[in-house]
Amino acid sequence: MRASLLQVAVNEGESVELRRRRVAGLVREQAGADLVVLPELWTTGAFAYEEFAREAEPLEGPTFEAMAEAASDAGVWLHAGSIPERDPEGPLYNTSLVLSPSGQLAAAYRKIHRFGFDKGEAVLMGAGRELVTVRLPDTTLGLGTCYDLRFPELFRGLVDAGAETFVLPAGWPERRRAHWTLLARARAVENQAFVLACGTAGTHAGVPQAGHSIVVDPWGEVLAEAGPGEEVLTVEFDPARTAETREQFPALKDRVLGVERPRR
Ligand SMILES: NC(=O)CCC(=O)C(=O)O
Repeated sequence: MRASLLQVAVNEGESVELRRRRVAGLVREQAGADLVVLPELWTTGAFAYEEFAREAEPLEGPTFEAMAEAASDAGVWLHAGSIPERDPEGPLYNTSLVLSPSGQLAAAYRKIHRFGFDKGEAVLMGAGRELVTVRLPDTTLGLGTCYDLRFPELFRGLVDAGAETFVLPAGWPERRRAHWTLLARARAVENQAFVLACGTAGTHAGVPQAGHSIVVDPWGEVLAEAGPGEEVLTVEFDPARTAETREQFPALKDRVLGVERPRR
């Protein structure tokens, strides 16, 4: 499979509408890839809290429309990163969208763990409740978003639901870059799964972003890693390696806690 992670720069000088058009152009340039991945809240920036309500949109709003057209023009599966979703009957959510190569909405995932402790996203957005997997022709994706990376039980739950490749859009700050790389590798090793983690570049709301989008294989090896600036990180990987690794080194079968019937 060929995956392209679009590490978009989110800077305040660019309007949301311009960025949407620019990113749609970048997605179109990825024709030939199997999967394209965008970061978390790339329309507003993950730390631009005062923009969330102003730029919130319905699930199938302007970002969905622009990305659906771009995905179908390029003929790619598109993880369109996340948007501030306006639910007419509830709070805002930080919601990721996955689109098929014909531009249909294949899945939506509302971020479960909200960042900010008692401010920011943690108070401005509602918490998702459902684990989401998506079947692609060659692998099953398990979805997480940014801060979710710190909660291993989410990824174990996704493995139990059939995930073989985790896709994680993020707006991770430079200040905690060491955690980003370490946790991406940890989630890959402990679950014997690919991790495709796509962050943002630039600085918004005074928070410099880490960039350094990363692709890790089920053995924990880093297959590709971006630099700090805007970049398209392209990687070829064999999704069959997840099943092979789980068979050759069957640690997941030795789970005792959190499984209905422990093996030993
Ligand atoms: N947008 C986020 O979820 C930020 C997470 C973060 O900064 C961290 O976990 O550290």
